[in-house]
Amino acid sequence: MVAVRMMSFIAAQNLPPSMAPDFSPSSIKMPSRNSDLVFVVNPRGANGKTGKEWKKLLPFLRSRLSSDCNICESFTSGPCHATDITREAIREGANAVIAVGGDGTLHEVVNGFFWQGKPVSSHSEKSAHTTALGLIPLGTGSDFARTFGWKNDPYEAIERIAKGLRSRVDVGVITAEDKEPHYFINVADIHLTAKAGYYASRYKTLGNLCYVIGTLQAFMGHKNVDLRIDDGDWMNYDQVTALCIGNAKYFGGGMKITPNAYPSSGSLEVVVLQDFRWYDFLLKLHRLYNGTHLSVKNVTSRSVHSIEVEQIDHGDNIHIQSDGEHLGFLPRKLCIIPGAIEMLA
Ligand SMILES: Nc1ncnc2c1ncn2[C@@H]1O[C@H](COP(=O)(O)OP(=O)(O)OP(=O)(O)O)[C@@H](O)[C@H]1O
Repeated sequence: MVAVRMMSFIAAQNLPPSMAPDFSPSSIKMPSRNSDLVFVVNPRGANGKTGKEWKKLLPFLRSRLSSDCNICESFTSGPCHATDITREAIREGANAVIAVGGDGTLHEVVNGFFWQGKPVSSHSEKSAHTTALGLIPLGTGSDFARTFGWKNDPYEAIERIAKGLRSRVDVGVITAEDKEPHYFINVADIHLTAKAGYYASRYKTLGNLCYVIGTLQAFMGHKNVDLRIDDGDWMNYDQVTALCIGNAKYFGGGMKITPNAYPSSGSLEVVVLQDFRWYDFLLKLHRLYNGTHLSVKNVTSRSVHSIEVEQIDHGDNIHIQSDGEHLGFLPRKLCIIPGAIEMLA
């Protein structure tokens, strides 16, 4: 943890614009008051656009928020750094940790709210508040924000933060034997779409088109598989193309994959796509985007509190991803934790 302490925070308050940070992680000051807002910025988000937008935004953010709060900005140096920064900020008693970037950054920040299967809390026993989660959506897909109707508009996001209204949101947890629990706030998915997310990350320069191209690439050499799924009773599902478990509605740059999910509903929506080929995906793409695919043949949906998934045929490894982060292979159990986090919403 000492290493994290050393490199996590840059306190932006009182710095003249000429001393604006250069995105290299360094340490000036740790958050120290209940009113600290810690902005976790991924400078590489949206192919580097997040870093540029953030620089432009900072003077407005300071003028809008710094009379009431201490603004701390912290730049991520690579994958998973946002999780470490968040844990440290919560332990130091920050009022809110705000993810600045896309769904990958948000996902890492959400995982920082937990440690070894439990919520992280402040070191100070006197601390009367819980740390809230905030979001300035500035990624490629920024899919979680779409569920709330939020756009990639950072000024709108700053107004939400300035209002300081908190609502409880649910978080999904993924467990597997001998593995640390892993959390998701948006959508976890299995098999084809999990591979698609991996390929899409190679084409982020193309914006949201990366997800369509990633999906078509994932279909190359893809085999649908038989799965055993327990969402109350164990049942066999033949020829599963993808299994998507939504706490929120969108993934893949605006595909409304789990249209009935909502992050404060207390449940997850499970959508199973069976026996899809690449041409089905293209022909039904418009229905995936507008969320009307649930009435398509071979698509089923249900609301669950937990679900367990096992592979029947062990020929192929079946990939699973959590908000776009690859998590290895099945079997896995996914559950909802109702109201796990307070969000500035
Ligand atoms: N300094 C960094 N250099 C390279 N990669 C980073 C850095 N900091 C974070 N990352 C990684 O970048 C990944 C993608 O970032 P992010 O989600 O913010 O943007 P995006 O992929 O463009 O947006 P979206 O996920 O909404 O499509 C994160 O999962 C994170 O692991």
